[in-house]
Amino acid sequence: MKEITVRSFAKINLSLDVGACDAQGYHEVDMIMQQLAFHDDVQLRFVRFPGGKKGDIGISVRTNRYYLPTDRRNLAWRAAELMIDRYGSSWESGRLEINILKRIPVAAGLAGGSGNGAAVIHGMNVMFGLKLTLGEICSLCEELGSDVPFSAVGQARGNKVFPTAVRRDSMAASCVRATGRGTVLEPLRGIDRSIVIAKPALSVSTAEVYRGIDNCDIPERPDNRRLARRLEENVVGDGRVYEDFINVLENYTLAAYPKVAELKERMERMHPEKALMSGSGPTVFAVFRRMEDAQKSCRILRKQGYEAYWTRTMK
Ligand SMILES: C[C@](O)(CO)[C@H](O)COP(=O)(O)OP(=O)(O)OC[C@H]1O[C@@H](n2ccc(N)nc2=O)[C@H](O)[C@@H]1O
Ligand SMILES: Nc1ncnc2c1ncn2[C@@H]1O[C@H](COP(=O)(O)OP(=O)(O)OP(=O)(O)O)[C@@H](O)[C@H]1O
Repeated sequence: MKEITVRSFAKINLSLDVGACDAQGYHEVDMIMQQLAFHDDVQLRFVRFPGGKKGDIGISVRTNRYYLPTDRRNLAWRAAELMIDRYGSSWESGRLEINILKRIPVAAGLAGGSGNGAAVIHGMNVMFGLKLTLGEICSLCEELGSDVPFSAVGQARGNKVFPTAVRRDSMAASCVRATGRGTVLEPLRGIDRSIVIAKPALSVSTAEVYRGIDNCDIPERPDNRRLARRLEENVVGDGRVYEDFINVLENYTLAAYPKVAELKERMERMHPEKALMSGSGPTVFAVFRRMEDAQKSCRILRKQGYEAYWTRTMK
């Protein structure tokens, strides 16, 4: 029996701009993504079936969230299936057991499911001695979803159990500028701050938001080139970076879901350096210089009925 546990981190979007939609229904994006320390734990165990047929591998998924699917609809399952199809024909027969301890809210704009998919690919790379490079891991992740490659490069920074070559790869990064469908990644330095994430009790479909944004006015867009430069030059201290903390998807989600707009206003009143919706929502994050302020805001938001967490950005 082999076993590994992978940390599967949440992300926030420090900026997000959307362009045209391609023939497959995917929009061109230009965004800066930042990994948080807040994470799920994805445990993988391989139980051998002695005497079974080579390449005959079963998959099982368990989670601590009763409402999450544990079959093919779970991204962790699909990641395992992809790896078995691609590399498993010579493996001994057995069952891959995936046990996900979820902390990251589901369908929240935090790439929780995407991270679990990336974690399974990373974990199987280690368990089965595949010696894949981080670039190869990202190509596999791209087949699973737009946010999955970023989750993979972020996890490479935060998992000591991974091979040194993966952890030290030049693509390993907790912050990136992502273009194309969100899968062309350029590593950046990122911010070093305390963060509160909070969501109202509703889920938002990413596909719905991308469909809706085509008919929205977009009064303001981030200058991602300037933001990337400012992050690299580490000018976070003077606050200028926040000029480009703009998520154009707010133009759809805040109008379609007034509870998200209300949450953002409440968080802005707590005097963070910045408050912004993450991804397609409904999670809103607030950036604080001091952890005590983040914790205090988090307590207030919980009292107001929101699901809220305090955490840090990852270096
Ligand atoms: C909103 C973000 O979370 C920002 O980081 C991502 O762009 C979404 O990434 P994701 O959840 O991994 O998205 P996917 O699972 O690849 O796609 C879900 C759906 O969102 C839409 N989609 C996604 C990515 C993209 N660049 N353009 C799109 O229009 C497509 O309709 C797609 O069918
Ligand atoms: N392992 C998983 N964890 C969470 N959700 C999953 C998982 N596998 C599949 N899903 C499904 O994926 C959908 C989106 O969940 P997820 O938490 O990834 O959303 P998200 O945080 O909005 O992601 P993104 O920011 O990448 O759009 C949900 O409807 C959920 O049922």
